[in-house]
Amino acid sequence: MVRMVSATELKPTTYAWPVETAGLRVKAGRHLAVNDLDLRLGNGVHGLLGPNGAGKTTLMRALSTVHRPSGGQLRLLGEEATNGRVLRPLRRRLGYLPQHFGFYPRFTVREYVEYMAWLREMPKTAIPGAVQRAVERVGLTSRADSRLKTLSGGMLRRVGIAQAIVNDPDLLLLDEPTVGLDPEQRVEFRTLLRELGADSCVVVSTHLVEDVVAACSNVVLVNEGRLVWQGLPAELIERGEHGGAGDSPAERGYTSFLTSHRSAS
Ligand SMILES: Nc1ncnc2c1ncn2[C@@H]1O[C@H](COP(=O)(O)OP(=O)(O)OP(=O)(O)O)[C@@H](O)[C@H]1O
Repeated sequence: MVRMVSATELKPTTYAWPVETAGLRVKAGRHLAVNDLDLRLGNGVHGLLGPNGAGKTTLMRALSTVHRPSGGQLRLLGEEATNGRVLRPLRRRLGYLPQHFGFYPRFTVREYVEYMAWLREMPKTAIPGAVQRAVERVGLTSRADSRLKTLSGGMLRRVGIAQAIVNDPDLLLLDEPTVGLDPEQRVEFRTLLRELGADSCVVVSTHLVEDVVAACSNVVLVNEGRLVWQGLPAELIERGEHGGAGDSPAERGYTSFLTSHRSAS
């Protein structure tokens, strides 16, 4: 069988890593929430794990260019993201689902996703088709003309995912995307993640170690703003077979890496 090649795969890239940070520092208020972080992420789905307050949301905000780093290097899609002149074209190639996203409750699903496509400066003629596809991909076709104020929390989260993917971003950042999704939707979402990661760089911040194992090609574990460990889900599971607290090998691997990191620092 001949495999279909996407436009993204044919597009020449001049960078090795869609996300590259060196000594990155990002403040949240006065607190240095990301502290001297060195990270390289290629295409694929990266699960960003860490305890409460580890700096995941702050890092996602910096990667989305919403929050300016206070030091270090941040290269996104081959561009120096601290350079204000590249931000506008760079943002057209990003998709971002914030932990809490604001919306106008009287918008319908379609109107909201269209509005976000317009903000990302998508060509006008491409918007209706792209919106339809994004809404279909998150399983909301039958609610496309419902007002946002009438949707459940899980449905709203799916609207958030639809707006993040509407422009087929080269770098997609999803902060806690599975919060509120029912088990069936979570399984479907994992399939969508794997599809999206085939030809783009997807970073998913989550507390659900099982989601990471099921849908991610790479795990990034952070604590107190620093990188604790980066590797394959299979390596996390392997680590959990030798100790750590938790209900599954992956959870035990997670706690084992964190415990070792804390005792070493
Ligand atoms: N506006 C702020 N002012 C001061 N400190 C802040 C602010 N926002 C976040 N912090 C602190 O920065 C650290 C990192 O917060 P962040 O929200 O990035 O963590 P997180 O890993 O996303 O946590 P969670 O898993 O609970 O969402 C925490 O210690 C938090 O208390």
